Amino acid sequence: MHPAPLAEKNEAKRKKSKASGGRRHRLSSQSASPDSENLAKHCEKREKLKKRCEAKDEKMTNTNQQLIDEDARKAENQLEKHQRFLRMAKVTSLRSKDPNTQVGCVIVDKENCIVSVGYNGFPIGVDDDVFRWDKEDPEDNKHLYVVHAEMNAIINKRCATLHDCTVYVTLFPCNKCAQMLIQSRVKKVYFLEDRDELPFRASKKMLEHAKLPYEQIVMPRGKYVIEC
Ligand SMILES: Nc1ccn([C@H]2C[C@H](O)[C@@H](COP(=O)(O)O)O2)c(=O)n1
Repeated sequence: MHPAPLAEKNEAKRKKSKASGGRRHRLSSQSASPDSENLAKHCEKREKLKKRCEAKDEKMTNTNQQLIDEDARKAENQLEKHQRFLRMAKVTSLRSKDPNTQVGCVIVDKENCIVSVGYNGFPIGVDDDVFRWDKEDPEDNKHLYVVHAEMNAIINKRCATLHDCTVYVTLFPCNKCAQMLIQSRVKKVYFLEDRDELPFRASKKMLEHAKLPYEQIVMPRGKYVIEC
């Protein structure tokens, strides 16, 4: 057999390439078939859904952030309120004649109205000139006579009951005051200073057992000192 002349070979190649091109064309026209249209629609739908989800996510994040901000603002307002009443308790304490420790107490009702105040002092008619603010002589110790700030506040109340009231006191209540506060059914005790002594430890034990919550409040720097 003679080898095919070049022109024939080229013609054969062209036909082959045309044939394969035709197949390719057929294939590509097949990809524009209903299947590929469905695929395109599906992709479009998915893209839309993705965008909707992203928008929803963003909205959720914004709402969450708003809720967090709102909570933080509420907590800040509450703290400011506690600090304001404790400042009042501090001012009240300045009336005490105890040269060593002045304690002040303010009691507020559910509407945040002050219903009573008290500070540590000897009972009415118990003369400071006769009874001294001393601790040296065990027979004449001030602790035998003094009425605590909380006790005075409970006694001085200008309402029928202290149920659900809130107590603000500059020093943590001792065991005796804790007894009275529990019996008065107050809701919560906020205080400034604490002491690690037996009457105060016993008080904590009792308050916790009676489920009367207490919380120490820290005053903002520079605002706690009251110039008089
Ligand atoms: N929660 C409290 C604790 C103490 N007091 C009074 C009682 C005394 O007058 C004074 C403490 O005297 P110190 O032992 O520091 O010489 O504070 C009170 O009213 N309420």
